[in-house]
Amino acid sequence: MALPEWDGELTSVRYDRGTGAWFVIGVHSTRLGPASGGTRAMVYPSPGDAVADARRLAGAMTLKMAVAGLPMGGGKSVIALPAPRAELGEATWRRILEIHAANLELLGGNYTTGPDVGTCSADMDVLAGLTPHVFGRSVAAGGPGSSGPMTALGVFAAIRAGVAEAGFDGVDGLRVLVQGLGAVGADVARLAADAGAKLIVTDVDPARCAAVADELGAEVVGTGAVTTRECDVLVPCATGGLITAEVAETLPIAVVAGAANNLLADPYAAEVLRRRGIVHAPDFVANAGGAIHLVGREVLGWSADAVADRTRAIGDTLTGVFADARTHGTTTVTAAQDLAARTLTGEH
Ligand SMILES: NC(=O)c1ccc[n+]([C@@H]2O[C@H](COP(=O)([O-])OP(=O)(O)OC[C@H]3O[C@@H](n4cnc5c(N)ncnc54)[C@H](O)[C@@H]3O)[C@@H](O)[C@H]2O)c1
Repeated sequence: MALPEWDGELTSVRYDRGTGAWFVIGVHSTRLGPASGGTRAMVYPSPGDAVADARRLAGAMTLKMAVAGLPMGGGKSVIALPAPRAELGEATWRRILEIHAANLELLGGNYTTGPDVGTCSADMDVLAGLTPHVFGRSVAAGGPGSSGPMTALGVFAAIRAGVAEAGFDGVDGLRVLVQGLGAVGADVARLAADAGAKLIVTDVDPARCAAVADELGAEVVGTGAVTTRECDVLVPCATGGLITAEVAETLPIAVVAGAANNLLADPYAAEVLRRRGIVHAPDFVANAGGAIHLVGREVLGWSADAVADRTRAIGDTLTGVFADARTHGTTTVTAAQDLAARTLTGEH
């Protein structure tokens, strides 16, 4: 596998013949503290794609931790599965977690993992029985539980900040389209509905979509409508890569703020959004609530209230990022990266 250059510190790659899985850990930076970032388990087109994803996501974790003011570095694990998890037997999945735990042990605490797409608190409970380098165990196992609700709270703070930057009075009466109604998106939808938004929802899982729509009185649209449906706020809470530069040229929205990591498929999309006057909350700022939850509870000993306060402060951080971007005529991504860089170099 030919690997391109990377500005991170370490990539570990292991293949296990028995399970057919590839295990990748990217440690992007330990400048602010031990690296941390979740474990993503899914099928990838090739092992090279898994390495690229782990590295990209690890880099985003460095930015996320720095902007959130957490004393942690950025890392990420990717397990490239031989088949979708639902098709793997319990014994194979258990073996995969055992190998992942052994890899975590080898890094000796320079990297701690948590849940991400394809893994959950119950998996962290299993890992925690094998290695201490794990965040996000279930409440039943003595951990802080799912980071979804705090990520949602932070995304909602980002929506409020974005709406204010766009010149609206508040969320009340705005058309808010939530894409992906999982652990994060469903809670964001609830917060938006409580604030009086006219809610529009979509999910590839029709049953999940119908349940949230019934609960909140939301309009349902097809998944393909997400980039063409006119609305005030687009809230991507599914997978990344939704907004290419081409899509950004025609998005009929005023604000985009969501949880999905790597929302922009193409860095130039940020410039298109800026030029079109669309307020864009960078994903690594907006979705930091989960990291604040896990690091706050498990490393810093914060109370649940302190975690919620710090998560709501994502809105203030974004207000500063929007102001910096306006002042310097840059994209909000550049403004947020500059904020992270100042933290990483100790200027902040
Ligand atoms: N959970 C967290 O604390 C957290 C923290 C930071 C970032 N994120 C990111 O936020 C996103 C959502 O996370 P989550 O924990 O809610 O995941 P989840 O798996 O619980 O939910 C994702 C939802 O999106 C739906 N979906 C997938 N593809 C879709 C598509 N093309 N169109 C519409 N719906 C689609 C799925 O059916 C599912 O309901 C992910 O990108 C994740 O990486 C999550």
